[in-house]
Amino acid sequence: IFVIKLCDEFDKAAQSLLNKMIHTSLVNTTNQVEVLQRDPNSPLYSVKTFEELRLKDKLLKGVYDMGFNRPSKIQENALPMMLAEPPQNLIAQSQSGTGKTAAFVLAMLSHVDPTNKWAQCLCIAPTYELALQTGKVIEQMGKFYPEVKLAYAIRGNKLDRGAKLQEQIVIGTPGTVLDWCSKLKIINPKKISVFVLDEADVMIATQGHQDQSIRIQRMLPKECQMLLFSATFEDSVWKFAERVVPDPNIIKLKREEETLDTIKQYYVLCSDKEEKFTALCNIYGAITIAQAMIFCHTRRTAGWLAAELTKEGHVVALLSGEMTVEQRATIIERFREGKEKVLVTTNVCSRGIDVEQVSVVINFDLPMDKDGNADNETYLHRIGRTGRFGKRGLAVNMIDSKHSMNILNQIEEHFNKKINKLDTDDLDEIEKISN
Ligand SMILES: Nc1ncnc2c1ncn2[C@@H]1O[C@H](COP(=O)(O)OP(=O)(O)OP(=O)(O)O)[C@@H](O)[C@H]1O
Repeated sequence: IFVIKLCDEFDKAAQSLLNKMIHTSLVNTTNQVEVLQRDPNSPLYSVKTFEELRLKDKLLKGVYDMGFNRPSKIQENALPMMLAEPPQNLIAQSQSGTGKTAAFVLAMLSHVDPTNKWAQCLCIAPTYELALQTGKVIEQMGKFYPEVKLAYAIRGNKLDRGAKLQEQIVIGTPGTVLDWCSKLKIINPKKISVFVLDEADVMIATQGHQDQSIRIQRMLPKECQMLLFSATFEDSVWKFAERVVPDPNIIKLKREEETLDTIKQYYVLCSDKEEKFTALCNIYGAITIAQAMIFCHTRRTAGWLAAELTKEGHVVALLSGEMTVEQRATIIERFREGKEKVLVTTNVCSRGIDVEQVSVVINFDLPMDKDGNADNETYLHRIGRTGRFGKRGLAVNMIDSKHSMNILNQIEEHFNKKINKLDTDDLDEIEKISN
């Protein structure tokens, strides 16, 4: 169980970093934000432009220089709340790519008094890499405000005990930040006026981070503004949020629902992986496929399949488990740009990646959980479309055993949708499915 947990921890942080790297623009959503105000009688402010926020010119310049024209959905409400006087606490939840980081970075930069040479804003992130990534956004947005300095409280950045930090903003991981605040006394926590806890869901998935975060929070003055952000909101995240953010305002943006309504689903009967490969080639021979994503259960199958497809003359990208997050981000980026037409991947590598642009999804192996049952959620995420943006799509499931047929039946039952059989030896029949 411990090993599995470690994998999950790694996965969550890596996934989060990957999402940050591949989201170079805002994620589309038509859902409305939900706002729960601490004081329901106070007027609800929201802004449609950055000007309305009366930011310092240097900051507004930084915002526009990043190519932002107007606040994102979540920023419309979160920014006025975070910039209000007196400061208000906030818990905000929305999926990756909706503008949370940009929002709290702007809030931190606005709060700083650059004439004071001590730490005033403290932001903690779950991993070294995530801290660096957020640091980059701070540097970028503060580009025209050079008086404000940033320090990284991350491993490897060694400072002497008692050395006083001059930088006004500190971004770091919980362990190092805690050391700097308590043991080493490099930061005086009593002088912190904004505290940001980013990626709370990833944070609590890592052993020890939750306690460290709480210990840091307890050293801060009561009037310090506390802000917490998370992509998901299970009960455990919520409990944690309530412990570290007193009297919060709450902003939530629901994820766009995925449906199978616009997807044509088929299955193909085969006897082994070679036959599955032949079926795949037949499909490719019969219809024009702009871009396809192919899912395999193991790294080995994925590697084998990618090699076989390459032999057939396809330009294939392979996402594989031993790759670094940077390598994965590069591959996804290239695929999105259309440089490769086929992406072969295992589930682990591709969790959370949007495939909106892909018209064909092949389940070379069906998604299943650790007990060998159908993993419906993953199936939906591989194939499903968010109704209002998604184009029509085609999904083909490869069946090569009683077990995989069983999984297919479970999936049919779960979604209450029939998955039709496709004979891949019949060219005419394949052609029909593409119309
Ligand atoms: N108002 C805006 N207008 C245009 N682009 C924006 C705006 N706010 C943020 N972005 C861009 O959208 C992308 C996602 O934003 P951001 O990183 O802040 O989202 P996030 O919710 O924090 O997601 P993640 O946790 O994955 O970083 C970034 O590339 C960011 O530069």
